[in-house]
Amino acid sequence: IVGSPWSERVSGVFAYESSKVDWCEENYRHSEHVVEYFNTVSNLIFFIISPMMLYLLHPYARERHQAVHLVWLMMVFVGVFSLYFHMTLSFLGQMLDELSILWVLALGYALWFPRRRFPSFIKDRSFGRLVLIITALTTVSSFVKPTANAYVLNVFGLQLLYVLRMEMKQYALRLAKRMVALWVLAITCWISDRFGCAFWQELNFCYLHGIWHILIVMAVAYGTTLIAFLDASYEIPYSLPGIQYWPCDQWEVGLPHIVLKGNTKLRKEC
Ligand SMILES: CCCCCCCC/C=C\CCCCCCCC(=O)N[C@@H](CO)[C@H](O)/C=C/CCCCCCCCCCCCC
Ligand SMILES: [Ca+2]
Ligand SMILES: [Zn+2]
Repeated sequence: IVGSPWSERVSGVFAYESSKVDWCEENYRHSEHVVEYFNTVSNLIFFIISPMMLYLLHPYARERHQAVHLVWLMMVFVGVFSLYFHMTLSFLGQMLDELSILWVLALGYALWFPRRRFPSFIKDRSFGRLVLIITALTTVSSFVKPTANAYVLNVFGLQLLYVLRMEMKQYALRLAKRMVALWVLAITCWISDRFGCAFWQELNFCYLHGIWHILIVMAVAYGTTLIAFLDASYEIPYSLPGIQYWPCDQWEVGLPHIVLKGNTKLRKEC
């Protein structure tokens, strides 16, 4: 088998720069082992924000269901795969990075898509199954034209913002505005890096994709808190959910989280 076309193809997917995707940052500028240094290092944000969000969403997850924690646990894997992708620019790294994003989005839909918006023929359980089937089919088709995957994911992201828009409530406006602002900044960086590279190279500033990593993780932190808050307001209104910011509520930037001011399982047990 060693040396056969099959083994060559398998080792090919691990090979440095075997992906057809290459971001604007100059390759091997800072290290001979790391293809895109800043794009790789910027993924550390996943390992800072994910444990913080796991901690901050814990009161809501305990009251609603522990599966909520899977979202930020999976975000750690997205961070690992994204780091591996930018370090190697390998085809395997690209697919792991993109497919892990797809499965986090699917998990988010399965957990939080509002039940009252289900079409009448769909029950709770069959919605989860439908999301699973669509995600599995999308996973298989992602190998057909891998360069298109990132665009498809951004379309799914847009659809997610549309769902949030439909569910929006006046009293969550501050959080929603901040989330949209972060997403707009993030997607502007992603598009500029993709299509405006020559311009940024002129300016000797090729770090926009790394900045996208930081901004999109913050947008997801705001987005998950917002959807969890709207969900809590409908499903567990007795817990009187509210939004606060860590470390200080008055600060313009901070990590949002839900506080439950009313009756909760824990208090009922006492
Ligand atoms: C009602 C449903 C609620 C669902 C909540 C789901 C929460 C998770 C959402 C998204 C995870 C995004 C993680 C982004 C990781 C970025 C890694 C990366 O940079 N990959 C690139 C290659 O290096 C790749 O080109 C990027 C592709 C595009 C990814 C598009 C993701 C869409 C994110 C939309 C987020 C909107 C904010 C609202 C979140 C609730
Ligand atoms: Ca590059
Ligand atoms: Zn990336």
